[in-house]
Amino acid sequence: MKFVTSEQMREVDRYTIEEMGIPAMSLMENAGRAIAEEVLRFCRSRSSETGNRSPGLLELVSNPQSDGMSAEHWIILVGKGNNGGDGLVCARHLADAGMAVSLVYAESPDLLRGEAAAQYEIAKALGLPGMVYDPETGGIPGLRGSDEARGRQATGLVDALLGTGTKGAPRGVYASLIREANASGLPIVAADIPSGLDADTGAVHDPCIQARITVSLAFLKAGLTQYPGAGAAGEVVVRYIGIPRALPPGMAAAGAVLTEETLRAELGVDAGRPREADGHKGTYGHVLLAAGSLPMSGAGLLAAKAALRAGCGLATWALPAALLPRMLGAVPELMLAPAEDGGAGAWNEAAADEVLRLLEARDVLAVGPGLGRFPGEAAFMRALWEGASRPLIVDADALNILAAAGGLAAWPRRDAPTVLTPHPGEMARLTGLQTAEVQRDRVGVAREFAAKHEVTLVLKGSRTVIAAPDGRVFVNVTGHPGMATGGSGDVLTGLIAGLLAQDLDAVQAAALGVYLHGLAGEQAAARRANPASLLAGDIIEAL
Ligand SMILES: NC(=O)C1=CN([C@@H]2O[C@H](COP(=O)(O)OP(=O)(O)OC[C@H]3O[C@@H](n4cnc5c(N)ncnc54)[C@H](O)[C@@H]3O)[C@@H](O)[C@H]2O)[C@H](O)CC1
Ligand SMILES: [K+]
Repeated sequence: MKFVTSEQMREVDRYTIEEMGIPAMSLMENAGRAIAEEVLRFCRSRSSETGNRSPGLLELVSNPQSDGMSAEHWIILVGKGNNGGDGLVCARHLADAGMAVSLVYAESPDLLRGEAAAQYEIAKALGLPGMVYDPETGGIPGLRGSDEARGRQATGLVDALLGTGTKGAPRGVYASLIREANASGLPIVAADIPSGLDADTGAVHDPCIQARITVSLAFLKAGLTQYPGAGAAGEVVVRYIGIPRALPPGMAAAGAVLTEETLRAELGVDAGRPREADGHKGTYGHVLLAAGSLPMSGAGLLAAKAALRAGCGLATWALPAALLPRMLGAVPELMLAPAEDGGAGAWNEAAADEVLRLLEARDVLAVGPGLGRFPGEAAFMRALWEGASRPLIVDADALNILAAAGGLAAWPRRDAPTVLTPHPGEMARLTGLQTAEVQRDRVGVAREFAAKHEVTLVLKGSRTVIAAPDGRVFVNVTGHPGMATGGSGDVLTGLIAGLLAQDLDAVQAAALGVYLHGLAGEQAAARRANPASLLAGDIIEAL
C-alpha cells in the first residue's frame, strides 16, 4: 500500500479538482461520510462488546432511530480549513444516524472558506448545535463532569481540527482543544491525521491528538507509518473518497507499506514461488559470513543458521580460529572456516585476504554480526568493501568500523549489490546525526542516505524502513516488541544474506527479509506465554 507526503496530497487534491474536474465538494462529501461510517462502525463494535445487542428488524422498522446510536453523543471539533469541512459533513451523517451531535468550532465559523463554509451553512440549516470554543472559560460542554444531564455526556470525539494543511505545532485554541480532547479519555476518531502529527515524518508535536482510529483520506500519509505518529494514530483506515488511485502523471509515491501484494507487485517477489524439481545445493546459493569473536561468538552462529533457514543451499562461517573448537558441530549443516587470529579469538587486518579467498567460491558475503572492534579494523573492512565483487551485507560492528573510518562518503562506490542494516544508533554514527534526529524523520533520512551512497539501506526499529538506491522506500509493519532482544539483528542479517544467495536483488532480499523476519517474530511470540521471553533463536525456528 503506497503512502504520500502532505505536499504530494495537496498536489493530488489540486490535480483531481482542477485537472480532472472532480468537484472539491464531492471529495469533501465523500470524506465526511467515510469518517462518519468509521465512527458508526466503532460505536456498533463497542455496543456489541458491551452487550447492547443491535436491535432486531421489527424494532428498527418501528423506530429507525433506535439502532443503538441514540445513546451516543459525539462532539465534532471543527478547524478552520477543509479538515474542518470534513468534520461538518461527518457531523451531519452522524446526526442522521440518530446520535446526538455537537459542533465545537476552534475559531469563528465566519473564517471558514470555500467548501468548508458551504458545509457550515448546511450544518446551520440542519440546526446542528454548535459553539465556538472559548479558551478563557475552556471546557468543551459534554466533557465536563457529571453536572450535565446524562444525555449530554459525550461518548466520543471527532478530531477535524488540523489535516494536511498543518504547519508546525498546533497553536493557540487548537492546542487547548487537543489537550482537552486527550484529557477527556473519550475515544477520538481523527479526520485524515491526528491533529498535531507531522504527516510526513511521523513526529508528533506537543500536543498531538491520541486517536483510537485515524481515517486517512484517499492515500495513507507517510507520518502514519512511523512511530510515534503511528502510536498517536491508533487503528489506521484508508478510505477511498473518489480520488483516483493512480497518482498524477510523474508523481511517485513517497513509499509503500510492505504487504504480500506490495512485495509481489512492486518488488516482483513471489514469496510462495515453488522450487525447481531438479534443484540442488548449488542452485540455492552459498553464503559466506565473516562474523563472531570471542565475547560474541553466538552472533555468527545465529546469522549462519538464519541464512540456512532462509533457504540458501550452503553456508560457511569464517570465524577467528580460536572459536573453532567450541563451534564444531554446533550447527551440523554449517561449514566452518577458521581465520588466523593468533589465538586471540578476534579479527585482524590480515584475515581479510582469507575471507576474500573463501568468497571466490561463494555467492554472498555477510560481515558484521559479533565481529567486535580490533586493531586494523578499518583496513580489514576496506579490503572487503573494495575486494568483495559479490553482493555484500554489512551489519553491526562492521557498520561502526565503516563509520569510524570516515563513513561511506570516504569510501568508493561498490558495483555489486550492497545492503546496510543499521539500527538507529548505528545510523547516527554513519550519518553524523544524533540518534534523535534519525528517529525524527526515519523515512527521509533513510531515503537520502540510500540514494546518496547508492546502497540499499535497512533502518531497523519499529516500522523498519527499507530504502533503495533509486529512491524507492518501503516500510515494514510486521514484527513484535518481543523481538527487541539480543541477536534479533544477527538473524535478520543472515536471513537477508540467505535470500541474496537465491538470486534476489538487494532491495528484494532486504524487503522480503525484513517482512519475513517480522512475521517469524510474531509467530514465535504468539507461541510464548510471555512474549518478553522471546529469544532470537526462536525467530529462526519460526522462519
Ligand atoms: N483539498 C481538498 O479538496 C480536500 C481536502 N480534504 C481535507 O482537507 C484537509 C486539508 O485542508 P486544508 O484546508 O489544506 O488545511 P487543514 O484543514 O489541514 O487546516 C489547516 C488550517 O488551520 C490553520 N493551521 C495550519 N497549521 C496550524 C497550526 N499548527 N496551528 C493552528 N492552526 C493551523 C491553517 O491556517 C489552515 O487554515 C485534509 O487533511 C483533508 O482532511 C478532503 O478530505 C479531501 C479533499
Ligand atoms: K485531524
